[in-house]
Amino acid sequence: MSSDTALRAEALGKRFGRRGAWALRDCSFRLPPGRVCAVVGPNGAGKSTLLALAAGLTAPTEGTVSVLGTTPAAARPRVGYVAQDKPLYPQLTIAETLRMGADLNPGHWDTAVAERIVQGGDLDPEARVRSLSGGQRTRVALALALGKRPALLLLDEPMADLDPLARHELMGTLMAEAAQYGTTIVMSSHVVAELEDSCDHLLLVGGGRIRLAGEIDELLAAHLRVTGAADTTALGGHTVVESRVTGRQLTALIRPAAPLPGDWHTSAPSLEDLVLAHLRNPAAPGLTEESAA
Ligand SMILES: Nc1ncnc2c1ncn2[C@@H]1O[C@H](COP(=O)(O)OP(=O)(O)OP(=O)(O)O)[C@@H](O)[C@H]1O
Repeated sequence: MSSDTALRAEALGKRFGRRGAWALRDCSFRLPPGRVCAVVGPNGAGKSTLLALAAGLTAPTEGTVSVLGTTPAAARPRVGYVAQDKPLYPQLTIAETLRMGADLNPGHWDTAVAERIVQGGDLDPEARVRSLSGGQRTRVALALALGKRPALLLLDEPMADLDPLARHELMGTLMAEAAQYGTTIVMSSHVVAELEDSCDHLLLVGGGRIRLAGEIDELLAAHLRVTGAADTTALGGHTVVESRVTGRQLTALIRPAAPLPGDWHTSAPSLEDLVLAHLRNPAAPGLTEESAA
């Protein structure tokens, strides 16, 4: 089934246990296909829960999530998922693991891409998974997920235990896949600076809710870093994400409602700047397609 949406959540919520706290609540967004989407947020924000819901590994408590225009279960053959703990069969060798990938994905298994990823790490195909380091295991998990040639890749902190060279190489492989095959990639990470060059879409999750959602260019264009004379009334009418007064100077990150007077010094925030400002200020109003509508 073709779809103009790779991932859509509507009022999606997940609570573990009948009396447990909400891991994710009231979460609504739409991700167009072909995007490379960063999912960022503090520890315990709900990122892994969101990815597991999209992968169909856990069921929503409320609301819906649709994947490639259908249910997560129906979309599974076209989805590659790498969980945070990279579960693999420890007793299998790397070669056996890849053969299993081929067997489980008849007709759409790309041996070349899977083997290339493994060879990139200089791994012995006869090595058993249990003998691999964390980063080497990540490489095998990515080889399995990419070998499937999925339309949607869900990656939960895929780079966390890779060395800088491996990160660079595998990020390049992911970007090349996205560019060549139009693969949609949804990737959680804590290293925001690393995402700036590779991702074009952002989901910022905080306290189980979506705080920012949209194209990174548009989110950045909606915000301004401003500096001016410290006057608490000066930013009235604008949405202030964070502000700080040093001596007689006020520095703030705002979403301007109108052009600012010329005595303000303004600059465009970086992605890291934007994300950190929202993380430092959990009560600041978010910006999503819904809130903008
Ligand atoms: N299986 C579970 N049972 C009970 N609570 C859970 C379970 N999985 C997650 N949670 C809770 O749900 C909330 C969100 O967790 P989640 O793992 O989605 O966060 P995260 O954003 O991925 O965090 P991190 O950056 O630390 O990986 C947390 O409060 C966590 O304790």
